[in-house]
Amino acid sequence: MTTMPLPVALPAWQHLQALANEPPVPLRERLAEPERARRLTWSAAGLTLDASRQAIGTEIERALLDLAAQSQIAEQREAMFRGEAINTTEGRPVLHVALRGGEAGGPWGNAIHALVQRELDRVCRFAEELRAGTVRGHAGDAFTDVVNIGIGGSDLGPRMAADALAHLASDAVRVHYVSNPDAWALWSVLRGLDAKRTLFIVSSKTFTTQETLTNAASARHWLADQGVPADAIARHLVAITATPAKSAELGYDPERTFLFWDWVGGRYSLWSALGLPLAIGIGAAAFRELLAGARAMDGHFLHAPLQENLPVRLALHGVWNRNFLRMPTQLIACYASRLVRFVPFVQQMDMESNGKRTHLDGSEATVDTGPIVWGGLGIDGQHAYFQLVHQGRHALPVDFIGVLSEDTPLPLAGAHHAVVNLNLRAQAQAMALGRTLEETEAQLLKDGADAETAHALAPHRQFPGNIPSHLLWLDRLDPGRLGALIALYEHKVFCQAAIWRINAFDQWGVELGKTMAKAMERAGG
Ligand SMILES: O=P(O)(O)OC[C@H]1O[C@H](O)[C@H](O)[C@@H](O)[C@@H]1O
Repeated sequence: MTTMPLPVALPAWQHLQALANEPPVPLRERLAEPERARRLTWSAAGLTLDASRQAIGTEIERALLDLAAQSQIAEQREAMFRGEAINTTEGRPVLHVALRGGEAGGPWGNAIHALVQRELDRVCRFAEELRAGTVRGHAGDAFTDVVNIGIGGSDLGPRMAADALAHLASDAVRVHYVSNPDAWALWSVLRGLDAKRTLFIVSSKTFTTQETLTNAASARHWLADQGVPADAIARHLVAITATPAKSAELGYDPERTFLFWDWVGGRYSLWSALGLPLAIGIGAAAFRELLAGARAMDGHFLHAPLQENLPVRLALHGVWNRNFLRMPTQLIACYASRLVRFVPFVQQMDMESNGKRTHLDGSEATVDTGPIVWGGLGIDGQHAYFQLVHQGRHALPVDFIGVLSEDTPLPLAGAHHAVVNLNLRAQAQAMALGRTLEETEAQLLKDGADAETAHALAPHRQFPGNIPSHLLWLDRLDPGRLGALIALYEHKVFCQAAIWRINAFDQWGVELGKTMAKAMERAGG
C-alpha cells in the first residue's frame, strides 16, 4: 500500500477540488432540506453524531466516500488490526486496539491477546489491592495518595479520564498527576501528603524522558527526606514502562513494574498498564468498562459501512474542511465540565500523530495535513473566545460534544443540565445560520433603535454564519461512553492519516528540541 498514489492524484480528490471551486451553498439552505438531520445522524456505542451542520450536500458526500474508498481506508484499517508494521519509520505494528480487553480470536493473534490479558489482570489486581489497603507502605500504612509522574502520553490520557469519571473517584485513595518538571508542580502536590501513605507511579514508555526522570528522582529524595529508609523506598514506587531494563537499572522492583510494549504509541497508551493510576482512582471494574466501550467503537469502525461509520465520517468532514474549505484549525467545545481535559488529550493525539510534512513514500507532503486542534469547555469558551468564532476572520469548524442524560446528585441538577445543553444547541445553530445585515437592522429597529442607530450598528452586530459543526452526543458520561469517545477520535485521526498518506504513529518532530537540550546540558547549559 505504500505504493498507493498520493491524495492529489486520486480522481475523488480532483472531483472534490472541483466541487470546492463552485459557489458554496449557505448552511441555511442546507438546513432547510427535508430529512437532512435524520439523513446525517448516526449512532454507535452510546454516541450519536449529528453532521447536518457540515457544509456538505449529497454530491460532496458521495465524493468524500469515493475518497475514502480510493484511499483504501478499509484496507489500511485492516492492516492495522492485523498487526502489520504500519509505523514504517520505526518498523512497528500499531496495536493499541489489542489492549481493549475482550476474548481471544482478534486479528492480532492469540499470543498478543495472552500477553495483554496477563498484564491487564496484574494491573487490575494491583489497583484493587491498593484500594482495599492490602498493598501498604513500608511502615504498614495503607496508601491514601498516589502520585502519577509522567508527561505527554504518560499523563494526558489517565488524567483526562480521571477527570471525566470523577464521579467514580475513590474517597479512600486520592490520585494526583504531576507532569511538569518545574519544582512547584511536584511540591504543590507533595506539601499536603504523608510520605508513609504515598505511592509514586513513574509512567514512562521509554524511561528516558528527562522531565519525568527529574520529577521521579526528586520524589525519591522527598521520600528519604520524610524518613522513609533507603531500603524501603522501592515499596513506595511503581514503574510503568515499555523498557523494563531501564527502570530496573534505576532500582524499580520488577514485581512493581507494569508493562506495555513498543507497539503501543505513548498517546494511545491509556488502555495499557499506563491506565493503572486511573484504575486505582475509579476501580478495576470501571477501567474494564472503559476498555469495553473502546472495543465497541472498534467493532463499529471495523464493520459499519463507511457511509455511517462515525470515525470515517468525522475524518471525511475534517478533510473537506481542512483541504478543500481551507480551514486550518479544529475547535472542540465540550459541554460537560468533567471533559475539561479532553481537548488537551485529543490535541496531543491528533497533532502529534498528523502534524507531519512527509508522505509515507518520503516525498514532501502535497496536501495540508493535521489541523491545529484547540478549544476546551464550551460554556466557558462562549464567554471568552467564541467572539472570534462568530465574527473573527478565521473560518473554522467546531465539534460540539455534549451529554444527553446527567445524574449529578444536586437538587437542581436538571436545571443546570438544561442550561448547558440549550447553550450547546443554540451555539451550533447560531454559528450555522448567522444573521444577515438586513435581519440585524430589522431586529434593532424592532428593539426600539432609531433608523440612524440601527443602520450604524447593524454591520457590527451581523454574523456571517456558515460555520460548520458536528454535534456529538454521549448518552451519558460513563466509562463505556468515554472509552467509545476516545476510540472515535483515535480512529478519526487514523483515517485522516490514511487519506493524507502520512505516518500517524511516529513523532520525530519532538526529537530535535530534546537533542539540543541534551547537547546544551553537556556543554554546561
Ligand atoms: O512515556 P515517555 O517515554 O516518558 O514519553 C512521554 C512523551 O514524551 C515525548 O516527547 C513524546 O513526544 C510523547 O509522545 C510521549 O508520550
